[in-house]
Amino acid sequence: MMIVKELTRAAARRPREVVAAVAPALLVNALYVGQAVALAHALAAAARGRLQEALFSLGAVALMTLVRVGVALVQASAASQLGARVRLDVRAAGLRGVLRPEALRDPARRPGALRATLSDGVDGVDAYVSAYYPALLTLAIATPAVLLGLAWVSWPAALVVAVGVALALLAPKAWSRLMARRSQEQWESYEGLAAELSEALRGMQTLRALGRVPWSRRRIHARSERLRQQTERAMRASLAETALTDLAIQGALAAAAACAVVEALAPGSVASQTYLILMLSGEAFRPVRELSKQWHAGYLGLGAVAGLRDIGAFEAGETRQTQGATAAARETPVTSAGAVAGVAPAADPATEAPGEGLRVSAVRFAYEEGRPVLDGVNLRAERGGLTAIVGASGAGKSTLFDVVLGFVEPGHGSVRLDGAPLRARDVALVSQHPVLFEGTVRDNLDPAGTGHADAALEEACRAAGVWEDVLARGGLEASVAESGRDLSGGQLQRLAVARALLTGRPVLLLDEPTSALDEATAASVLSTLRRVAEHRVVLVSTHRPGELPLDTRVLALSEGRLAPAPAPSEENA
Ligand SMILES: Nc1ncnc2c1ncn2[C@@H]1O[C@H](COP(=O)(O)OP(=O)(O)OP(=O)(O)O)[C@@H](O)[C@H]1O
Repeated sequence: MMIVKELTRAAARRPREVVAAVAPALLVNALYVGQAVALAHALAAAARGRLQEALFSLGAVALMTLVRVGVALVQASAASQLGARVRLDVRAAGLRGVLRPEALRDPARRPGALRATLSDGVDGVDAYVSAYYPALLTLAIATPAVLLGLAWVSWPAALVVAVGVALALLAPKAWSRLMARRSQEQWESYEGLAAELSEALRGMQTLRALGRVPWSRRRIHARSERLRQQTERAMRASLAETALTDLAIQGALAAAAACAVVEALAPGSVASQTYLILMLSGEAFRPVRELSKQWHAGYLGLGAVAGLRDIGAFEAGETRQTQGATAAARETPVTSAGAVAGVAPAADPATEAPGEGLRVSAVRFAYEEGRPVLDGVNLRAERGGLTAIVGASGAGKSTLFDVVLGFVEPGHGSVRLDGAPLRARDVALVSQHPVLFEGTVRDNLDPAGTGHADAALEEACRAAGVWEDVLARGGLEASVAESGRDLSGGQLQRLAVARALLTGRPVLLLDEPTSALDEATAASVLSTLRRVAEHRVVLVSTHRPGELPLDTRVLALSEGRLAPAPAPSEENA
């Protein structure tokens, strides 16, 4: 018997489904016991030459078999419902955990491995939840009940069977750690292979161009081989558990049979009693055997539990109120009638309210202790003009944006908008590597499905200088491939600008918004942003300050601090 706490708790959060899966399993066991009793009766009656009584008992056995088949079907369906519900819960919690900004930024998390954990890993725990856990509860009720019945017939037999049950359940604990380690190693190999495959597929073009395809193939092959070895080792550990359980069961059954023989040899013994001892001893072990069988079937899937725990997949639904909830709130879109604010100013009062603008005060942040990327950053960005941040590559511009977005928590300092703490839903972002999703242009402009009018979508696209490209592709319903792979870098960037404009949020962050644009398109997009900045705080990070509008406030980020930089005009001079 092995108890995986996280999965037991996850299943216990679905009490109705658990009861629906366990109740018929108990009935199935009761029917088996009923059959055993009827069969013992039939045998005893046959031994005494009472044919009619024997036939009647055999009829009862046949009837109970039929009913049992029906109940077992109901049980299987209820158990799979339980498994499906728990898998949904675990996957939803896992996704919440993975989609936290700080988790997304964690370079140690390989997307392929995360994908494996969230898909195959979650599916792998199904056998434990839908089969092992109900079998464990069934055993906890059915076996003591059968033992009581057996004790009523023969207490010595009940005693040896009870000892056998205890041994069969507890003996595997002797190497539970080894089994847990083996299955985790097996799972890590699987995750590693999944990550390697996903990276190789994404980087196939690069690998080909560099002539590294055979190298990649060798790495994948080595990973596959390692997975095969780990799987064999894990299965050997699990089979040893099954063997030990079987040994305890067989030993106890032999001892119970000896009790039955002693009972049969005793003067004045009753045949049915002897048969009952034999039959009930077997029935007491039925749930134990079932448990062992289910363990073996689901064992490999349990290796994913550690990975799932790491990403927070076992956290109860609504308790994740901290970072995750904040992040969710930050992603709540604020849309309004005049969606393309600045082009057509948004109706959201927060968007238009004159105020202090965005204030970043004394912000410090370090990815590694003792090596601050931001070391006391102060920034004031107001409506009425663009604010730009320049700085060498690696100076920390994207990190500062991440702080404003709430993607990373600064160790010190604050970020406020018009005097109040900045909320995630106040900020829209055009990142350095904008992500488009598989779907249509419309889906990508309005991913939250807020139902912007076509005119608003067109206006945003025109403002971002991408409307002609949208028309050339076939309009708003034209398809877009996953990650926008069928778009040019510039089209992707401009669609992302249009999408950000449509959110109507009072703060707009643009990380290198013109890096993929030609000079004329860059000038047009920047002039749109300048207009948008009349009504919103627009903060732009750029390596090309020379192309910014002349009245842009330019700040330079260097050694973790911001300082006024020469105005674009001076720099150009
Ligand atoms: N997730 C991370 N973990 C650890 N270090 C990181 C992480 N992300 C960025 N860094 C480091 O922090 C520093 C600042 O990076 P950042 O991306 O903010 O620079 P940047 O100014 O935006 O650069 P660029 O102009 O090249 O985009 C760099 O030294 C980078 O290596």
